[in-house]
Amino acid sequence: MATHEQLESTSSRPVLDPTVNVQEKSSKETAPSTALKRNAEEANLDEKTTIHIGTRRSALAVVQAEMVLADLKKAHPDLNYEIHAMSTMGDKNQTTALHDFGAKALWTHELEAQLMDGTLDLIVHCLKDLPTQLPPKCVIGCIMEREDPRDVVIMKKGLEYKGLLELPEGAVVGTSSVRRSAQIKMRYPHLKFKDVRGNVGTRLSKLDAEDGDYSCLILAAAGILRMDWGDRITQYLDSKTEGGGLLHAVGQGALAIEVREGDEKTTAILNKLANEESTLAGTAERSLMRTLEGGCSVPIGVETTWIEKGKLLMKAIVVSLDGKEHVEAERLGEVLNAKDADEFGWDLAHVLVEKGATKILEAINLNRPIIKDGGGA
Ligand SMILES: NCc1[nH]cc(CCC(=O)O)c1CC(=O)O
Repeated sequence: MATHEQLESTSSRPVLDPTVNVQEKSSKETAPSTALKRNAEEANLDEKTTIHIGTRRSALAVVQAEMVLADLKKAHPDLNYEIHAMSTMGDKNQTTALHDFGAKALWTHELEAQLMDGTLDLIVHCLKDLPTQLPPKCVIGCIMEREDPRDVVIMKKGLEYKGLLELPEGAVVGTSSVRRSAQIKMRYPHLKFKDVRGNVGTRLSKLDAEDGDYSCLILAAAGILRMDWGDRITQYLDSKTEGGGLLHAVGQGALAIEVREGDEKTTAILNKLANEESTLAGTAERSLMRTLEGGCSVPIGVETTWIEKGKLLMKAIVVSLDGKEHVEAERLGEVLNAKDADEFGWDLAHVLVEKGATKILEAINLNRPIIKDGGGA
């Protein structure tokens, strides 16, 4: 559980030091009560209700929380909002390779503890970073409209190349995602891969460093676009781009908001932010991943396209870490509600299993003695 010193408020209106804020609230209580109850009591006060928005502290995470705040303000101008940006264990541990790191919950559990004790009302996440199984009493309150879900190439400043096809033998691609490296190895066995850690800004400075090792980075378009760095994108990597052929991570590009199970007040407030197509596609992708028991650091790629309203096309791939083996499948079908989406993902996962996905996934998990799942990448 985090200390209050780890909380930082970046609200757009003047806010008290959150430490003081929290203590003030507690001192108002007459009888000992849980923070959850305190929250419910506050909702009935005359003064404006404040919605406490939790986020990790990276620049991208804070930008995302600010986007959510702006949307909430539009939907409910009568409420107050505060952003609490918090360092998480995942942010602090920059040295352990992501796939050795273990449960993705590491990225979020301090925030979830604060959600549980009522300090926070909601947490803004990238859907991609959310484990398929959330901790008890935590649920996804809404999935928002998806930003571009594709992966992209960002070439080092000063290099004349734009895409992977042009890179010479031995050029170093910076990525910490085995999903990305394994899929690129399939097509480009002559390229080299090197881990690159830190938030998106740090990664870009490592790329551009004069004495740096990397020729390019592979990142999600969504993060780059939200940071307003879209002019750095030199190639989009989706199944349709020539020389691309990379399927993105489950949930990539969509923001998800985590709330307490049964918190009807916050869930209702989030209603207007939900996007149906993103929700159904995200649900189908997560169902596929859950069925295959893959984490974010297992090389499972997906691509979902709405062919027409209610008709979803989903491609999926499972690749061995060295890129030498893979199974691919796709499915086209009607997805009108969450149940359809769940079944759709489950069905496609089973097609992959029939084609041999289990063998690839087991080999990966056997080589990873610590924990199967991985951190965000
Ligand atoms: N933890 C890394 C992470 N989590 C989500 C995104 C991209 C933004 C998104 O998918 O919404 C990124 C950065 C990246 O992969 O380039």
